[in-house]
Amino acid sequence: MATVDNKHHAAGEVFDDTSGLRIIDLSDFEARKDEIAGQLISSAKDVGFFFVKGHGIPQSDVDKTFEYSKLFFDLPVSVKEKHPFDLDTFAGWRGLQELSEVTGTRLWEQFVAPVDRPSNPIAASKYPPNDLIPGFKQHVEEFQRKSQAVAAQLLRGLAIGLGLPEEYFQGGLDFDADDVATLLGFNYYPPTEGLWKAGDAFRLHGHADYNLITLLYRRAGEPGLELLPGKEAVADPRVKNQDIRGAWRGVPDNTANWVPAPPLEGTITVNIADILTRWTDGELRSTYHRVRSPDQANGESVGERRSLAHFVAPSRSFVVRSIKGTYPPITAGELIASEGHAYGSKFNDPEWQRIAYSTEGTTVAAAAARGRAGGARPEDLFPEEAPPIAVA
Ligand SMILES: O=C(O)CCC(=O)C(=O)O
Ligand SMILES: [Fe+2]
Repeated sequence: MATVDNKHHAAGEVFDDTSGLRIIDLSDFEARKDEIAGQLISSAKDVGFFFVKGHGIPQSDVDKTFEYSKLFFDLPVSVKEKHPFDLDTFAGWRGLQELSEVTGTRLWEQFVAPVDRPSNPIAASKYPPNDLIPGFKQHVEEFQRKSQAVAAQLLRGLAIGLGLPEEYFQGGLDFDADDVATLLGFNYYPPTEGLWKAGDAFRLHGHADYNLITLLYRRAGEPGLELLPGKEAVADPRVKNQDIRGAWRGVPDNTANWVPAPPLEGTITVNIADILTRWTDGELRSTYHRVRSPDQANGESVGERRSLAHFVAPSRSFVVRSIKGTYPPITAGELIASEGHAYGSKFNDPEWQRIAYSTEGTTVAAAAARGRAGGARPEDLFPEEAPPIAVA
C-alpha cells in the first residue's frame, strides 16, 4: 500500500505520486483554515477528488466498521433480502441479483445504512434484527456522527475557499435532525480468483455520487478505484441551464483518461457529489469514478475488497438553492429520490449494464494510466479542454 510518505512537494502542497491527487492535512484546522481552504477549493474545482489526513477519526473506529461489514455481508441472502434497497431513500441492500444477470457472476454487493430516527420508519426496517449483529445500528450511528463532523469541517473550508460565509454549507447538516439523510454505504466486492481475466469487467460501474460530499474509507492492499478528473457532465457550463434533477448522465466515456486513486494509509478519500455541484452552480465537480477488477498479472490481490462510503447529505426537508440561481430550489429529499429513480430505471436497461460493466474501449487509456512508471503528474489532472458532452 502506498503511504502518505509516497509523495512529492509542489508549490508547498503535497501530492500522491500515483494519482497526482492532493493530500490535504486538516490538523490544527482553526489556525490553518485559510491555507486549508485554498487547497480544498482548488481540488474541488479542478478534480473533485482529494485525500485528507489529520482528520481525527481513529483507525480503530474504521477497523471496527469494516468488521461490521463482514458480519453483515456474511449473513445469508434470505436475511439480507428482507432489507431491500429503496430508490426513494437510497437505503438498504442490493447487488446480488441485478449484477449476476449482467456478468454471470457477482461483482459487487452494497448495504446502505441509514441513521435510525423515530420519524423515519424506513430506517429501522433496513437493519437486520439486533441479535443477529449486536450493536450494528448503534455503531453505524456513532461512526457517521464522527465522520459527518469531518465533512462539516471540509464544507467550512470549501465555503471559505469560495469567498462565502464559513457557515454557508452547514444548513441541513444537523446530525440529530429527525429527517437526517446521511447514509453509510458498505461495499463488498467478492474475491475474483478464477472468475475473469484482469480488465474484463469492473467491480463497480462508473458513476457520480448522488449526495453532497462523500468520505470514502478504504483498506490497505485493495486498489481499483479510478476517477475521471473534473469530467462530470453536470459541472459542465454547457449543461448548466438544464434542471439536473433526475438526470442520470449515462455511462461515462470508457476511452477517457481514468486516473487510479490508490488507498493511502491514514487518509480518507473525499469526493464532491451531485448536490454540492448543483448548490455551487457546477463550480465544484462531482466526478465520475469506478472500481476496476484486480489485475492479477500485475500482482494485485484477487481477494475480496471492501470500502465504506459515507454519503453525507443535507436533511430531507432542507431546500437546496443554487448560489447563482442556475437551478430551481428543491428539497434534498426530492433530489435524492429523483436520482435514485433515475438510477433504478437506467440500471434495468441491459444495454446500459453491458456497457457499464465491460472494459470495451478502456484498454489503452486505462492501462496507460495504470502503468505509468512514475504515476500520474498533477498536471495530468487539469485537462485543457473537456471534450463535448452530449446532453440530449
Ligand atoms: O469502493 C470504492 O472504492 C468506491 C465506492 C463508491 O464509489 C461508492 O460507494 O459510491
Ligand atoms: Fe461513488
